[in-house]
Amino acid sequence: MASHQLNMFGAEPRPPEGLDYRAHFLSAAEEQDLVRTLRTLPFKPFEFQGFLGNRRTVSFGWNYRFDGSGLKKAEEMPSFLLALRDRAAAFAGLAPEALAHALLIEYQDGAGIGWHRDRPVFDKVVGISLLAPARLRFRRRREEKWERSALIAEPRSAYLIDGPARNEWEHSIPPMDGLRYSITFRNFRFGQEPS
Ligand SMILES: O=C(O)CCC(=O)C(=O)O
Ligand SMILES: [Fe+2]
Repeated sequence: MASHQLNMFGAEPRPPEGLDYRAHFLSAAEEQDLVRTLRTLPFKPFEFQGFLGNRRTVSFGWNYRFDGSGLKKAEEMPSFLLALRDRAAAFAGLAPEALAHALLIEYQDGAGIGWHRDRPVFDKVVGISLLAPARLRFRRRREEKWERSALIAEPRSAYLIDGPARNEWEHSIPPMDGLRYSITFRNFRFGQEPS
């Protein structure tokens, strides 16, 4: 692929400002250990205003509910996520405790996520990918047209969505080819920390 189409992020044609990417964020052994633990978690079908999203989730720290009730305290961050959170925080330039919310998602073969921006109470998003690769698509409105970009979130990689990538661009994942898990950590926007 020509260099102007695929840059060092694996994004084309040009990554949104504020998007960062690290391949090999996890070792293969760490991925296996995490997957083994993830398989034991009580994933629940994701429900958005009565619409079942064809993916399953578990939250820790805080849980954002799309039934209108918003943020609710969730189970504490489990110990198996703490070392990972430390590294996610270093990647995002945050203190580990700032990443108070973890959302774990299981995408079965054929599951995806529609176009959205993450809830505005949250600030930065660090996403860690396990098993099947995902195409993380980005778009933003530019006058009459959509400006588009995409990133292949390889297994064991991490991405950071911050700045314009977070606030101006929407993202989505088309139906997956194979099972994937993602572990996303978020901090709260300044002044939006729940008490
Ligand atoms: O699975 C992912 O990497 C993305 C998840 C996502 O965009 C979200 O939960 O808001
Ligand atoms: Fe998102």
